[in-house]
Amino acid sequence: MAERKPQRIALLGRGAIGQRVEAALRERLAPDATLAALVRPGKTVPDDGAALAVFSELEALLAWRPELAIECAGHAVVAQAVPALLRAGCDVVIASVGALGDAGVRSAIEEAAGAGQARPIVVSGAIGGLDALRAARRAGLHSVRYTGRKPPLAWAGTPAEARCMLAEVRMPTVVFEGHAAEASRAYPKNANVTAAVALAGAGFERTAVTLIADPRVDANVHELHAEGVFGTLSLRLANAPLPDNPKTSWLAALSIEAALHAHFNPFSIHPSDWS
Ligand SMILES: NC(=O)C1=CN([C@@H]2O[C@H](COP(=O)(O)OP(=O)(O)OC[C@H]3O[C@@H](n4cnc5c(N)ncnc54)[C@H](OP(=O)(O)O)[C@@H]3O)[C@@H](O)[C@H]2O)C=CC1
Ligand SMILES: O=C([O-])CC(=O)C(=O)O
Repeated sequence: MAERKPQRIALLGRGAIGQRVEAALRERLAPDATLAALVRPGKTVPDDGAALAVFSELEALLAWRPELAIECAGHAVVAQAVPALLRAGCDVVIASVGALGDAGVRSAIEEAAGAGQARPIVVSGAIGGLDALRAARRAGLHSVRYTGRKPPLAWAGTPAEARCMLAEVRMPTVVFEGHAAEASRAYPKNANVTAAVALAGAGFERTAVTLIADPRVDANVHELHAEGVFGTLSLRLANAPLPDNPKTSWLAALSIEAALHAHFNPFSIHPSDWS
């Protein structure tokens, strides 16, 4: 089966994840594509010698006619830019999955995807096991519980700061207890995985979430436990953080790469995938 490589690819956000994905596109995934980035108005992008069309207005990006966009900017960009891109026929990879905790955003994306005949591609991000959860839910899930642990300073700039002095945390400290709808809203840069679990499994209100500032871990630890008619599932990931952003797991960037590879090569099995 032939590869389906788009020629114009836009990055929505060029932070820790965006820069990794950009490098992967240039080096491996789509070296012949022309790339663009949507940045905040007024933001200057250093000229690092790489050919990159830079837009600060969505309308200008739409006029560039991207065929594929990769969102790695945050919840506001999912709400504001993704529906317009889909409506224009552009497939969009979504990393900030927590934005889909808002039913209004979900239905705007669904409606725009139908109107533009384009695909929203929701990545698994920093979590795994979603294929099993998706299958298991068909026979009924009794409970789904997610527990996330990160080193205390990875919770900086979040409501966790109101629960404890992060720099002085010496014992594992619960900073959030609730369900995935609340978690993904309150922790938009740390709890996108709860939305991915909710979408694959029991839904936002029936996915129990505990978030912990844990000085005993030096990784972003994600634990998932589900029980249902199918049996039980237990999964634990200890993810290395991205050097440029300790809140974000390396695996989140890699999951975008994997989603892009699958998008470009829907049915092929490359020997290079086996190693
Ligand atoms: N699904 C998952 O498992 C995970 C998902 N994520 C999601 O991915 C997002 C990106 O993560 P990461 O790269 O580590 O974060 P960074 O903070 O390193 O990068 C985010 C980038 O997006 C840019 N940005 C923010 N708002 C806008 C906007 N309105 N228009 C254009 N650009 C914008 C920022 O620009 P500026 O620097 O100017 O603010 C920054 O360059 C996170 O916010 C989170 O929502 C992250 C980790 C895991
Ligand atoms: O990258 C991670 O470990 C998880 C994360 O930040 C998120 O889900 O938003």
